[in-house]
Formats: sequence, C-alpha cells, structure tokens
Amino acid sequence: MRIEIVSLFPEFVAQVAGHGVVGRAQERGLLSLHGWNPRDYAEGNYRRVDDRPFGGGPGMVMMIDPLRACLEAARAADPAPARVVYLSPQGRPLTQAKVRELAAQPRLVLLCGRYEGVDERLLAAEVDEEISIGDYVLSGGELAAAVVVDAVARLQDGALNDAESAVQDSFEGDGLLDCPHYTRPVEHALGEVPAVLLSGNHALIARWRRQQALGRTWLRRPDLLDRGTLSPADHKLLEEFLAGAGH
Ligand SMILES: Nc1nonc1C(=O)N[C@@H]1CC[C@H](O)C1
Repeated sequence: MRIEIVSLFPEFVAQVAGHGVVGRAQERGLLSLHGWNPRDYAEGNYRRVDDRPFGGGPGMVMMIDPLRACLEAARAADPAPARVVYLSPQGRPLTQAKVRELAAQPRLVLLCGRYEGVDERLLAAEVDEEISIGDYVLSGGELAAAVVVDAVARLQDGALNDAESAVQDSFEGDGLLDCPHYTRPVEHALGEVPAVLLSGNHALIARWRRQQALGRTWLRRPDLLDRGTLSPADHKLLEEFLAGAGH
C-alpha cells in the first residue's frame, strides 16, 4: 500500500509513523509513505500557500492552486488509483470499520490542513471523503493523518507478528472493547492476576475474556453494544457479569 501525505510538514507524519509496527511494515515493503509539500508548488517569491478568508474573520485559509498542483503531482507519482482523504473536524468519525475500508485501498492521499482549513472549492473538486479523528480542534491535520497511517498499517497482511492480536484488539470483529490484560509477575503489591488466566483451561479463559469484553463495553461504551444482536450465550455472560458487578 502506498500513502501520499500532502502537508506543509510532510516529514512530520513520516517521523511519527516511522516506529514500531508502521516502521516494520515499511521495512517489509507492506507500506510506503511519500510526503508532498504544497509550498513546493506555490508561485511567487514568498511561495504563498495561504491567504485571508473572504468575509473576514480570524486566521488564514489554504489556497487552491498550490494544493491542486501538489495533489496532481502526488497522484501522478504512481499509477494505482488513489482515494483522497481530507482530515478535518467536519469529517465523518474514524472508526475501525472505516480503517478496514481504507486499509484495503491500493493507495491513499491524506490531505492535511493547517490554519482555518482549506478553500472549499478545492475540497469539492479533489477530495473523496473527509474524516475526523475526534470532536476537537488540532493545529494541523498531520497528527490525524498519522493516526490513519498507524491504524491502516497494522492491518496490512504481514504487518503484525501475531495476526491474532489484530483480531483481539478492541473494535475488531465484533466491535466490543478489549478485555483486560495481565503479565508477570503473578504476585504484586498492585494486586493479583485473575486465577482463570493461570488455569491453563483455554475454554474458561476464552469465556472470561469474552465476558470481560461484554461487561466493559456495557459499562464504558454502551453505545457500542447492540444488545439486540447479542447471542443467547453472550446475553448470559453479560447478565452474569452485571450481577457480579452489582448492577
Ligand atoms: N479533529 C480532527 N480530525 O482530523 N483533523 C482534525 C483537526 O482538528 N484538524 C485541524 C482543524 C483546523 C486545522 O486546519 C487542522
């Protein structure tokens, strides 16, 4: 998979996304990141990329032509069809389902805004979809792009040493939150490890983990739990969990 990063700070994303799983995915040739800076495509002595907003108001807006020329160069860099994504609070929320959809694309162009944002005419002409990583305002879209790169990279075949961990992660598969995790030492001043995890009984361990995932989702993110789609076994596990938790 190839990802073009269109940004006034293109090296930013490569630095943030160059470690761990994402760095390894790049080393394994599963993913390549390519930075493109609209300032390299701006005209004039000052290579202007932004200007004041029509209608007045604070801040600056990114201009059409440097971005348009930059996007054209990024598209032309590879024959694979590219999905152009603009990161912005006005976008649809990034979910694991959306990550899976993006991870299946041969190529992505991630457009990172700065200042107040981008001239709407450029967005209408060039962008396939807007995506938000959350309901807050960042100083630039680069961190959001790095989030997309990380989430997409780990889903590339061969990126994770233990493919199972991608399935067990929160939101994978059934959309539940992840169960709690423990590791050595068994005894610690901060508490003990649940005995079931030391039992060696894999069926009981799987049951406990499923019950914890259901219970934690119900307690922390009930919006993710559509009880109507739960199996009878899951209903029973959840009821048992809630009874034990005094709910
Ligand atoms: N939340 C978000 N999810 O994706 N991007 C953002 C975000 O805050 N972007 C900034 C808004 C103005 C500046 O141009 C960049």
